[in-house]
Amino acid sequence: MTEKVRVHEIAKELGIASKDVVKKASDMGIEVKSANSTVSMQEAEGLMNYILNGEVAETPVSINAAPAKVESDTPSISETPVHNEVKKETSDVKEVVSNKLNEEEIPVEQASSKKEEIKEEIKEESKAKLSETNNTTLNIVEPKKMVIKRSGLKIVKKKKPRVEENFSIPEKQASISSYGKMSAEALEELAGKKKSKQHTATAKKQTQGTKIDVFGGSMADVSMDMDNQVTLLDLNSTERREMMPEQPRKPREPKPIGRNANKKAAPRGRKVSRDKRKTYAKSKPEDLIVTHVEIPEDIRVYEFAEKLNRPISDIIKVLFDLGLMMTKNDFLGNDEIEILSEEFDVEVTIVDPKDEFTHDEEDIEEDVDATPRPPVITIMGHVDHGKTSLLDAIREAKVTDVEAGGITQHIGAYTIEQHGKPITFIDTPGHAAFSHMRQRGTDVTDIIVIVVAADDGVKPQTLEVIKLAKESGAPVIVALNKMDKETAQPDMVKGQMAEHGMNPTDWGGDVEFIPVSAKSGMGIDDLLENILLTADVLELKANENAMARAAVVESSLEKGRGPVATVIVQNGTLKVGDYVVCGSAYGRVKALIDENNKQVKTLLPSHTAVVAGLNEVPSSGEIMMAMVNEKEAKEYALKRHEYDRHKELSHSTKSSLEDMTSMIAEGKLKTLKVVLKTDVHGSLEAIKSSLNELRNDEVKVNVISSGVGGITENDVELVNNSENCVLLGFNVRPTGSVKASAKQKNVEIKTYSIIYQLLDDITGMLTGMMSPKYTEENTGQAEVRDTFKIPKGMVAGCVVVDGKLVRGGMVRVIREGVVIYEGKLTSLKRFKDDVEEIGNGYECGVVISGYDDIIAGDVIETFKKVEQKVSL
Ligand SMILES: Nc1nc2c(ncn2[C@@H]2O[C@H](COP(=O)(O)OP(=O)(O)OP(=O)(O)O)[C@@H](O)[C@H]2O)c(=O)[nH]1
Repeated sequence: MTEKVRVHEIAKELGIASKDVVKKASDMGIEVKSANSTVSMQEAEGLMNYILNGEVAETPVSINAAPAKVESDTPSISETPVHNEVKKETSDVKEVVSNKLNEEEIPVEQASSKKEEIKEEIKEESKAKLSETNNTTLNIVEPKKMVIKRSGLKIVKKKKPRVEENFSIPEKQASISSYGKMSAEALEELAGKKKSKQHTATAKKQTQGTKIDVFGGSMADVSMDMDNQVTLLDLNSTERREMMPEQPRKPREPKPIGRNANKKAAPRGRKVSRDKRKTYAKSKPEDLIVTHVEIPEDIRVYEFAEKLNRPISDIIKVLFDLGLMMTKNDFLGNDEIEILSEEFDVEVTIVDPKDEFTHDEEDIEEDVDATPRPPVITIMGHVDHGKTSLLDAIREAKVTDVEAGGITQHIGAYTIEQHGKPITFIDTPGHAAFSHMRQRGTDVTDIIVIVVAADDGVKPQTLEVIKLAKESGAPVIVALNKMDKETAQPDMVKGQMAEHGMNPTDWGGDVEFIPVSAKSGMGIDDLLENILLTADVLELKANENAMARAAVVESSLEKGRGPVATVIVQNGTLKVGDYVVCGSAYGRVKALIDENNKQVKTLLPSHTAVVAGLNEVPSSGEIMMAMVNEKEAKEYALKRHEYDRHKELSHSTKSSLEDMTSMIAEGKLKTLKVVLKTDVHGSLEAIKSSLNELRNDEVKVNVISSGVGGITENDVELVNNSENCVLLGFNVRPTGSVKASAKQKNVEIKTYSIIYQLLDDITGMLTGMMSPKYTEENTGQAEVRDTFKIPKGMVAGCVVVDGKLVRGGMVRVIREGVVIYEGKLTSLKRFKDDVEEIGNGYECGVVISGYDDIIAGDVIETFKKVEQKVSL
């Protein structure tokens, strides 16, 4: 046993002065000098017994004597287990004493009397054991005896170094721990049990540390709050109390161990609590893991972050990684939302706020009150193939004559009757600028009539129309126009159409081809009959008694009438006096003016009229809805307005890296600013989109302001204040003060009534803004044979080998195929005469302005720069 105990430790344990222990020790023959002297564990035990019993105990003596005796008697077996056994047995005696004392929790003061009683008991036992041991010394030790469950007397001593280590262990543990020196199995077993009860982190600490919290709460009693204690425990012989699950305890005051112990412990406690507060505040939102969100289509980054319960920076970072530079106020597009939902593992449902203010299209099929309605026909086709003429022929009215330039400028709608059956026609213009309007036309169209001039055949716009028709899914009838012409080739047209999926019925296909002549009126009836037949098959229906729903095909601001819209009723009956909403416009129907300029009181399904009474000009293609009252109409319009504004903002604030790069590039573009005013909405959109298409890498048009209505002083002012700006009016003209103001400010107003002319003029303006382009024209080459130095420079004596050398142009010197100089030709001489040019095979002298580094073997080339006509 290597463990030593200091005298003052024993003194403290027994509650007596150290010098008394020293004295008792010397009485016992143990050599100790001072309180700091050490004694062996066995000596300590003997000493304690001696002090407690007031007499020299037999045990220490016997401890010393017995082995000596055994050793002296039987030296040969001194190293046998028997010897150890004897020691163990004697130790056990002590252990029992100690345990009994501990179990009964005898106060130190009472210990002495109690111990005496126990001692008597034990003495007997120990004597018996000793004699038994002695008897067995010479005999073979029985195996059974060897398996002694009691491991012997253990002194559990709190060691100083261990105390130090314990500073790192939380107070809670420190307070309930006992220091112990145990057998390896005991440690393992107890640690194992403890592990199952405690958190992994705690268990880890225990296995690492020397202080083992093996007894949990039950051993708290054993733990003594005094330093340097000697506690005698028998870990095996006594029945251990079943370990109870550790109860969380209130942390005790730090043990007063060392001067700095408290200093260390105090701040630690505060820190923990503050950390806890922090963690709580942080972890609270994290607890709410969002797995599903409902968001509007237009949502800003910060709103999305809020919905997801995540920091805005997380969202921005993900977007940034994707190359999207977005701020918290930017709107997220559908793609971005999809990516983010995947990134954050959130199911996103986009709720369209528009649903709030748009009615679902009624299912007419299921409406029992629905009755047949007339078909709505759109006539489409390539420019000049005769759409307007055909419609005129149908209506028996000549519209073409009154139109400026003979081109239909905007959508019109008319209803005619064929044998008492109404048919509504939408006349869409053939110009490419109106393609998107045609698209709208198909939205309300039941049947599409494609006009193809039989003498011209399928043209690019015809193909475009075929595509649109296919997309719309509406049945198609082909009108083979201009059949009166001798050059008409209907079969050629049929073949071309068939190539594009429009198979004629007489060729076994499903598309009716009707030969017509808008000029002679031939085939018109046939066409109308076919339209009615097709309509019959479609079984078109509408409920006349429902709330009206109409499609806007055209809109404008009219003098005296205000905003007006040409509509085709899709369902219900539109009446004068109805409250209506049309996009963000609303109002009460003041008047309904039909195609014959007559006021009507009601408008039945599939019929068309101009509606007056709206507060603003609605966009064409918008749906007009009748509402119960003005309040409702206004509310709807306001919501829609808000929605539109939101959408507008969303487009203007969104920017990606790509956008930014293109914006920088755009900044370098020369821009022609345009202020545009038109009579009707359709023309405005068409001209705007056409103008936007007028651009190349160098120049472009920027419509800085546009609107429906007359030219105002504001428009003039705007143009006056902008550089490179032009004021364009389409079917509108400046009058009175506006004209005067423009003249005064020197603002030129260009007005047009034909879209081609407007676009041609703007193209011309843009071309004027473009930098001139030059092409190079090589005239010829000459080889340098010799050089002569003159005061003006160097003369190169050459022979023209290709084409001719020309004076007044540019010249370049080529050495071994590489251009080494480019400049002006100063003089070109044939012998002594200045010449304008030298032909192939002739010798000449060349002087290049400011350059004399010419050597024999160089090639001199003359060329001209020719300015090219630039076009857009
Ligand atoms: N010979 C002959 N000429 C026709 C016929 N139909 C139209 N035209 C002529 O073709 C030209 C163009 O006719 P429009 O009706 O203006 O053609 P459009 O397709 O409406 O033209 P945009 O409005 O510019 O798209 C006019 O000069 C018509 O007189 C026809 O059946 N026979």
